[in-house]
Amino acid sequence: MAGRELVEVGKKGLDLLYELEKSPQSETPNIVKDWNYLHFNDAHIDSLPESIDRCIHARVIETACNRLSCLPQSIFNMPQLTKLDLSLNAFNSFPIVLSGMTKLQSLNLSYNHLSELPMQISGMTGLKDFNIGFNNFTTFPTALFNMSKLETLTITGNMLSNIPVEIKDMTGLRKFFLFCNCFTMFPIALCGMGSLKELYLGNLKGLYVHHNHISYIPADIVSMTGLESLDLESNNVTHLPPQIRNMKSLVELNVRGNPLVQPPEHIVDRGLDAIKRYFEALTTTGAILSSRIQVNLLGETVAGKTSLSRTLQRGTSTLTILADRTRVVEQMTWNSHQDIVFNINDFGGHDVYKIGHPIFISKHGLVLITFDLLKYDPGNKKHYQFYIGNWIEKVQAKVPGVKMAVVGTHVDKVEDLDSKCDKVEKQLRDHKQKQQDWCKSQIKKIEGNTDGTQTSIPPAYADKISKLMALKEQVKNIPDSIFWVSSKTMKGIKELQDFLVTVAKDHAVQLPKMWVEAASNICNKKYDDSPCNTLELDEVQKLIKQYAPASWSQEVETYNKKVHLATNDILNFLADCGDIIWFDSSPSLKKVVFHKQEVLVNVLKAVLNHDKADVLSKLLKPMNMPRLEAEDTQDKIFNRGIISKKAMELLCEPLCLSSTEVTSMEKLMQKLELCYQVQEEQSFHFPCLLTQERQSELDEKWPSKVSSDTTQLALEIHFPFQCPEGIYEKLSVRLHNFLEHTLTEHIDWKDGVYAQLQSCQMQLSREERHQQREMANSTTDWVITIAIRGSDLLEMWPVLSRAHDYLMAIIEEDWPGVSYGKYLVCPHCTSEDREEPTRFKKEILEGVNRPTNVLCKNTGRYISADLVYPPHWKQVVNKNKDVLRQKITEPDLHYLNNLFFQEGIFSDYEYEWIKESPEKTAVFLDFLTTKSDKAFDILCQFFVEPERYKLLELIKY
Ligand SMILES: Nc1nc2c(ncn2[C@@H]2O[C@H](COP(=O)(O)OP(=O)(O)OP(=O)(O)O)[C@@H](O)[C@H]2O)c(=O)[nH]1
Repeated sequence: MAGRELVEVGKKGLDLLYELEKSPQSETPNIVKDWNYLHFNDAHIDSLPESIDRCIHARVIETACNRLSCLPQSIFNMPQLTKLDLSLNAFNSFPIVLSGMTKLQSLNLSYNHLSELPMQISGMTGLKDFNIGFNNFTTFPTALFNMSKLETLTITGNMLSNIPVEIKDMTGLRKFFLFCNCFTMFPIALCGMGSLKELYLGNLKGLYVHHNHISYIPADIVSMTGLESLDLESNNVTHLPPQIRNMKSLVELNVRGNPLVQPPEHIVDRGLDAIKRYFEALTTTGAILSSRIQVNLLGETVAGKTSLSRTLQRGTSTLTILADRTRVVEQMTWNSHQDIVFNINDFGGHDVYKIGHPIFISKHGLVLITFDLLKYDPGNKKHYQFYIGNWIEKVQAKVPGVKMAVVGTHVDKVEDLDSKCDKVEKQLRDHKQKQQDWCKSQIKKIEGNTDGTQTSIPPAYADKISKLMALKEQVKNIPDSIFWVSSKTMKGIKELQDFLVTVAKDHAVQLPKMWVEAASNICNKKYDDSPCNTLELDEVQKLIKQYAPASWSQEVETYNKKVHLATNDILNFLADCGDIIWFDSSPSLKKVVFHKQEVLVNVLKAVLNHDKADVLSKLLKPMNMPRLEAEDTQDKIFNRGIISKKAMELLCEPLCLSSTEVTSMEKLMQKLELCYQVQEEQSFHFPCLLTQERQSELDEKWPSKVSSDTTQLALEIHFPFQCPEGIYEKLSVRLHNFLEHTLTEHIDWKDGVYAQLQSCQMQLSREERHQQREMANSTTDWVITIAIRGSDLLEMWPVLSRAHDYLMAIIEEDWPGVSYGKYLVCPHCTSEDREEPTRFKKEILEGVNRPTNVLCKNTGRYISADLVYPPHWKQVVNKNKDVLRQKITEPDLHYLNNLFFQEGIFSDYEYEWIKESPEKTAVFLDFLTTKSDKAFDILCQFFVEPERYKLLELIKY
C-alpha cells in the first residue's frame, strides 16, 4: 500500500458517488479522493456511476455479485487502479474500456457470459492475473496469445477441449487453471512450456456437468521443465508416463480420483517421491507383469477349506484327516503361472482372528465363502443364512469392496447334485436381489428424509448414500454361479482355478523386477525352517541388498538411503497385497515385519483367552507364579481386564517369542487399540476382557434420573441385530487415551465406562434393546450411548463431539460397510424423565440450516437449538479467544493472513490491518468471526496437522 493508508469504502460511498454523478461540475470532497479500496460487492446495482473516477486514488474496486454488463467510460481515468473484481455479473462481452488500462494487474471476470475476447485486450500490458473461469468459452481466446506478461490465467469451468500451439507465445505464464473443461486428451500444446510452474487440469468433482476426462498423459510432458505442481484430479488417467521421474522441478502431483493402473494405487497413495522411485526401479531393474493376490477361505468349521486350499496348491486331491483341523489360520502359496502368486489364507473355525480383522484381509484380495454342500439342506430356511448369507454380510461390513465368490464343497458325496445346486444358486440370487432392493429403499428413504427443513442433503447423508451405492455394486459383483468342487475327485477344481487366474490377471500390475524377486524371497521366509516369528527390518534390508542394481553400489553416499527407501517400497507393496503385516507409520513397530499371520493370531488368542482355567494353569506352570499371585493375576484379568507385563509374557510363553517379539506384540496390541497401558502398574488394560457388571456405587455418581440443575446430551448409535465386534471396546480405549489428562475418575465395567472430567461427566454404555417396531414384530437393536452431563453446554459439546468423531472413525476403520442409525436424544425429554424421548436424526443436525428453536415431537414443545445443535464455530472461537491468542504462533499467523488474503476471504484492508497491528492475533480472530464457513474450513485444514492439533480443539465444538 506504498505509503498511503488503506481507506475502505462500501455501499455508503456508492451513494455519495451517485450524488456526485448528478452534478458533474461539483467539487470532489477530499474524503472521496482518499478512498483507495472500493468495496461494492452485492450492492444490487446494474451499473457503476460515471463519477467513479473522482476516486483518484482508488487502487482496488471489488464489485462482484451485481448485475453489471458494461463499465463507465470514466474508469479509464483511474490511473492507480490495479485490481478489479467483476465476477458474478452479467457481462456478455468484454468491457472494451479496460483494454487501454496498462496499470491494471488483476482482473476477475469469472461467472459472466463471455465467449470471446477482443484483440485489443493485448493493450493491457500490465495484466498479470486474469480470471475468466465459468464463462461460455468453447475455444481458447486467441487474443490472449499476445499477452506475454500474463502470469496467472484461470479459465476453469468453460467448455474448452483443446489448447492451440500458440500458447507457447505466452512466455510469462506461470500458473494455468484449466479444471472443469471438456478435455479428453492432455493439451499437448502445453508440453513445450518450460516456464509453466503450476497446471491444474482436474475436476471439481460432482459440481459441474462437464468435466475433463483426460485418459492419456504424453511422455512429452517431461519438456515442461519448470513445472512444480500438476493437478489431474478426477480424470480418467490409467497410466502415468515413466518419464515423470525425470521432472526434477515437479514437487506436487495430484492424481486422486483416477483409475490408475500404473503406478498401482498403493504407490500413488504414498506420494510423488514413491511414484518417481517406482518408475526409476522399473527402468533400471526391468518390468514384470506381476500379480500377487491374497485368497481368503472363510466359512463354517469343517467346510472343507483346508482340503480345498491344499488341493489348489498341490494340484492333486488332498483331503485332510479330521484330526488335522486348522487351529487359527494356515498360510500357503500357490504359483499357478509364472508371476501369478496366490497367497492363500485358510482361516480356522475360531473367532479370534476377527479381532483386528482388516489387518488380515487385504481389500485387494479375494474372499471365497466356503460351505459343505452335503450338510446343506436347501429346504431348511436357516441354512442359507448360516452357511452363506451371514458370511457375505460380515465380509461386506468389514472389508467393503473386496471381491467375493461362493464355493460349495463335498460335491462327490451329494446325490441329487444338479437340483440341489440350482436351489442354492437361486437362494444366493434371491439374497443378492434382497440386498439390492434394501440398498435402493435405504437410498430413497435418505433422499426423502430431509425433515422439510433442509434445502440440501447433509454431508453425512450424502456419505451414507455413496456407501449404499458402493454396496449395491458390490452385491451385484458376487458371481451368481457358485463353484461346485470336490477336493476328493477334483471335480470343479479346474473351473475354480481358472476363475482365480482370471481375477489375478485382472489385478496384474507392472512392477520392478527387483521388487518382485525380493518380495518373493521375503515371503518364502514364512515357510523356511527358521524358528523366527517375525523379521527384523535390518534383516529384510540385507536381503533386499542382494537384488539392488549394480549401479547403486557405485554411489556410496546414496547407497544406504536407496536401499532403505526400496525396503519401504517393497514392504509396503507386500503389506498392500496382504502378504505381511507392517506399519511404516509407527516408528517402533516399523522395525518389525509380521510375516506369519498364524503367529499374530496365536498371540491374540493367547492373550485374549476367555478360558479362566486355562489362563490360571499357564500362570501356575513351574517357575512361573506362586498360586496366590497367580489367582490374584487371574482375578485382575477377568474382573478388571488388566494384564501385567509379566502375565503377558507367561501367557505367550508356549509360543516361544523372544523378548523383542513380546515387546513388539505389546506395541501392536496398543496400535490396534485392543488395550492401553496403565503406566504405574506396568500393565495393560483390555476392555474386551472385562466381565464385571456395573457397580451399584455408580448410581450415586450417575443416577438414572438427571438432576434439575444438570443437562444431559446423549448420542445413540443403533446397530440392527448385533453390535459389530470390537467397536465398543476400541472406542473405550481411544477415549481413555484422549481423556487421560483431563480425567479425575475413571471406572469401567463389561458394557460401560464412567468418567469424571474437569467440567462434566461422561458415560459410555452398550446395551441390547428390544424395539417394538410393529405390534407383533419386536426386533433387537444394539445401542451404544455416549452421554455427557453438566451445566455448561459449551464445555459438554466438545466432549460429545470428540467421542462421536472417534466412534465414526472406528466404524470407518473396522466396519466400514456396517449399517447403523444415529440419534440425539432430546435433552428436554431427558430432563422430564420421559420413557420414550424424542430422538433427532443426527445427520439432519449436521445439515447446513441451524434454526433458533427445534420442535420436540414427543412433548410438542419448541426447545432451544443449543440443546441439539453443537455450538457454532464462531461461538467456540470467541469463547477460546484468549487461549488462541497465546497459542497461535507469529509465523503461523503470518501464513494464515496470507492464505486468507489469497483465498479472497480477507480484503486488502483486513490483510494490511492485521499485518500492521500490534495485536495481530486478536485482530485476526475478530475478522475471522465475521467470515463464512469457508474461512473455518481452511483454518481446520491448517490446524489438522499433528503439531497444531491442539489448536483444532480450540475452534471446533
Ligand atoms: N469327500 C470329501 N471330503 C472332503 C472334501 N473336502 C473336505 N473333506 C473332508 O471334510 C473334512 C473337513 O475338511 P477340512 O478341509 O479340514 O475343513 P476345514 O473347513 O478346513 O475345517 P476347519 O479348519 O476346522 O475349519 C475332512 O475330513 C476332509 O477330509 C470333499 O470335497 N469331499
